[in-house]
Amino acid sequence: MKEIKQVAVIGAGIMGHGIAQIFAAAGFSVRLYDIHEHMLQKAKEAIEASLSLFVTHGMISAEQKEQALGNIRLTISLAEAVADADFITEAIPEKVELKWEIYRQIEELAREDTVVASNTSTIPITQLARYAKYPERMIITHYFNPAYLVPLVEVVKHEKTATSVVELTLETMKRIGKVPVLLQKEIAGFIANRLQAAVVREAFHLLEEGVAGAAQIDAAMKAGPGFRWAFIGPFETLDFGGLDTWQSAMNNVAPELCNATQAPAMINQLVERGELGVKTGSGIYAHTPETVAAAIELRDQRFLSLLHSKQNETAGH
Ligand SMILES: NC(=O)C1=CN([C@@H]2O[C@H](COP(=O)(O)OP(=O)(O)OC[C@H]3O[C@@H](n4cnc5c(N)ncnc54)[C@H](O)[C@@H]3O)[C@@H](O)[C@H]2O)C=CC1
Ligand SMILES: O=C(O)[C@@H](O)C(=O)[C@H](O)[C@@H](O)CO
Repeated sequence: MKEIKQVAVIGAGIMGHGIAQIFAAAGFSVRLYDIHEHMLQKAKEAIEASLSLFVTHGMISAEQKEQALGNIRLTISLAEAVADADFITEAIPEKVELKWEIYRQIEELAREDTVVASNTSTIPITQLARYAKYPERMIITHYFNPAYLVPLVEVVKHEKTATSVVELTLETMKRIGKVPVLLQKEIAGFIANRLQAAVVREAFHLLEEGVAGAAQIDAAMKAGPGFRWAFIGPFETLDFGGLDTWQSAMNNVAPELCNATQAPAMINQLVERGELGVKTGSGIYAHTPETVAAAIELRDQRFLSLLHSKQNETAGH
C-alpha cells in the first residue's frame, strides 16, 4: 500500500483548518490552501488556539504542538498545495459546481494517483466524480465539526473508486486517530447527516409551532438524547428501552412528525439576511467575537473530557 506522507487541504474554513490540524498533529506534512489569505491567517490562529487547549488538557506536549505547527504550510497557490501531495482533502463550500471546478484544477496540477477526498456533507460521490478524469481516486471523507475533536469520519466510495484507494483512506483515517465508518452504499447525506437532518427538521418544527424556544430545545437535546447518544446509538437505545414500548411510541408520534422536504423557512430567512451563525456574528443566536471564542473554548474543553471517556472506542462498539 502506498504510504501517505504529504497531504493538501483545500479550503481553510470551519472544517478545513481542523482537518489540517489533525494531519499535522499526526506527523504529516500539510499544505493548507485557500483562495483568501485572511482565511489562512484565521485558520492559523484557530489551529494554534486549539493545539494550546490540547496541551493544557495534557493531550499533547508543548513540543508536539510546535511540531504540529511546523508541519503546516499555508499557501494561496493551488499548485504549491497539490503538486507533491499524496492525499488531498477538499473542504470548500457545499456547492457542487465549485467542487467540480476545483477537481478540474487539481487534475491539471496533482499526480493522477493522488487520492482526492471530499469533506462534502451531503453530495453523493457519484455526482462529485461525474466529470473526473481519474474517478478511481475519488472518495468522500466526511468529518464532523469540530474535525479536530469529533472522532467520526464517514467514508463513502462509488463504484469506480479503486479498492486500494478505499483501503488507503481507511488506513489513513486510523493513522490520524479518527473512527472511520465505511458506507456500503452511497446515499445523499450518508448516515449521520440524514439522522441529524431529521432531528434538525423536527427541532425547527417545534420552534415554529411555539412548543419551546431554541435554547429550551437545545437544552432538551443536550440533557436527553444527546447525553445518551455519546455512548449508545439509536438501536442500542431501543433494546435498552424495550421494543414494545418503542413500537407504541413510534406509532403514536410518527403521524405527527414534520415531513418537510426543504430547509426550514427560518434558515432561509437567516441565510438571506447573511446571518450565518458564528461565521458572521449572528444566526439562530446572537454572537460576538468574544462570546464565540469563549463558547468554542468551553465546547472544546467539554469535547476533550468526552474524548477521554470514549478513548479506544471503535466504530460499532
Ligand atoms: N461546517 C460544518 O459543520 C461542516 C461542513 N462540512 C462540509 O465541508 C465543506 C466546507 O464547509 P465549511 O468548512 O463549513 O465552509 P467554510 O465556508 O467555513 O469554508 C470554506 C473555505 O473554502 C474557501 N474556498 C471557497 N472556494 C474555494 C476554492 N475554489 N478554492 C479554495 N478555497 C476555497 C473559502 O475561502 C473558505 O475559507 C462543505 O462541503 C461542507 O458541507 C462537513 C462537515 C461539517
Ligand atoms: O454536523 C456536522 O459536523 C456534519 O454532519 C455536517 O456536515 C454539518 O452539520 C453541516 O455541514 C450540515 O450538514
